[in-house]
Amino acid sequence: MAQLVPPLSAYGLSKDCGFLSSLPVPALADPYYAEWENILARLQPLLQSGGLRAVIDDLPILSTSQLQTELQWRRAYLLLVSMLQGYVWSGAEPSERIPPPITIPLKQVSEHLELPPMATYAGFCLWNYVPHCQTESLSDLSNLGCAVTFTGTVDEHWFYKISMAIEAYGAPSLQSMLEAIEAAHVGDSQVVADHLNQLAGTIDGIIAILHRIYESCDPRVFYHQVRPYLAGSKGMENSGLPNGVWYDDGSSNRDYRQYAGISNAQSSLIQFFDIVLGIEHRPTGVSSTISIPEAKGPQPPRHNFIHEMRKYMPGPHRRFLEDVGKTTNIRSFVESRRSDHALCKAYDSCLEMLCKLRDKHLQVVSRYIIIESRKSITNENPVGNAALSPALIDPDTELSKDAIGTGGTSLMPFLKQARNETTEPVIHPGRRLLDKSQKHAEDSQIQYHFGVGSWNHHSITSGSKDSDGLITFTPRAAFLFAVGIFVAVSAAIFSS
Ligand code: HEM
Repeated sequence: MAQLVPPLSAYGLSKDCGFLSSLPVPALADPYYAEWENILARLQPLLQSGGLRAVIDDLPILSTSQLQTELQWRRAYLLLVSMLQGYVWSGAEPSERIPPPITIPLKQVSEHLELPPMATYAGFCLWNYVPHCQTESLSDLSNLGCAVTFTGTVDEHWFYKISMAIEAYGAPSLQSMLEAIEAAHVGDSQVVADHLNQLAGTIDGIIAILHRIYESCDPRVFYHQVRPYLAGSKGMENSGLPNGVWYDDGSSNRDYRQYAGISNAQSSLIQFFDIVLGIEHRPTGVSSTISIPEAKGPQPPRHNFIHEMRKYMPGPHRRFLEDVGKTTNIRSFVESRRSDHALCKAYDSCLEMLCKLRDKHLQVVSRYIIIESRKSITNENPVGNAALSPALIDPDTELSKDAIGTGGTSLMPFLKQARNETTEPVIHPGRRLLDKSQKHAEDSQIQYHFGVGSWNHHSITSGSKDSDGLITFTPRAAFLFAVGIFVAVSAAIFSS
């Protein structure tokens, strides 16, 4: 039987590494590129001393003609976008102009890789890993290092390493789910169920890796030191880039562009899970009950931020997702066999796990962004970096504006909607999945984070020390806690 989706290798993917580069990306050995490599080797001191812009301004405009292998193109991309981010965001004021020694070669490199001329998840996660031991697993965090970081902090290394390990851990699911599509095509329920059960287990493992973010990435370091360098040029009016950035190519033409910053939403792996399972994401605020009238001719696209992020994936990865989207039949296959208990349970388990992953991610965002941004607004953590004006809740324009205006309530609805959409296709609701009231209760918990630190009131009724080290209270627990305090204070007053 002919394969429905071309082999992984046709998209530059591999069974073991998935979307990660199948080989680590080494430094450019050609002495012609020594000046680029030298800057990268000194990136952190140059950023700290404020000397980076002057060094880049003095660079010659290098040609890309010496780049031969894909690994070399990737390294050149990582070098150039690291310089770009450092150039724009070092100093008290961002630079809206990016000089020709970056823009001219970057245009060619990004065209070759079919990426925007901007830093992306591909550069900093997929192509930035350095294994300590080539033969050990890349999903083992202790085996990973990063070629490039802006701050050199353990926290920044850990942040990228978590994503790298997730990509490696999820890699085998690509081939496995392509086989599931083939099996569904020939009506083999048992094989489809087996692959779905494997996928549910894989996503469970990914949740465990995501949870490890707290081990070595301090939210304050992430928010105040690392995140500014991940910023984009879109929606950055309040951070000093009203028009975006000007890609100065030496001509008289002022070429302003706006791009989103580096985001894990650019991970093809998580989008692959959505696509293969038939999960659909709508623009934020659009509910599943709003029906689009039967239109003659092509329907208007119903894209949202998640779809938008595909533009920030390398061309072959984007095409892989498109091709999987055209051929995946898993959802319809399961829907047509509602009485096949094992199959439906396996499918529903995948949705449940993906929903749990998004729940866990919501907690991470709450801890690393929402809480830290609130502290900044109340001046608990004064900020000195241009990219950290309070407008920068999120690299994406609309999210950032709304998020700051309402204390983070726009960013969270986007992520919560993505989470809720995950379980919409569930075959047997209520059998194993979280029901709506549970989700609502969990959402309330996310809002009841009381802060970071050494509290250890683990015994407080139904308040729990969250996995992220925060004390979380349900409204009921908060009420009981307040009553408890009142009683204790009253007793103390009366006894004295
Ligand atoms: C400190 C760690 C993290 C923070 C602060 C964070 C923050 C965010 C934010 C703010 C968004 C909204 C879109 C945007 O980027 O503007 C987002 C989206 C997203 N993030 Fe993360 N993220 C973190 C780690 C991760 C990791 C490790 C993964 C990999 C599983 C991940 C996967 C995603 C995905 C897939 C989306 C798109 C929304 C969705 O599909 O549900 N994030 N993240």
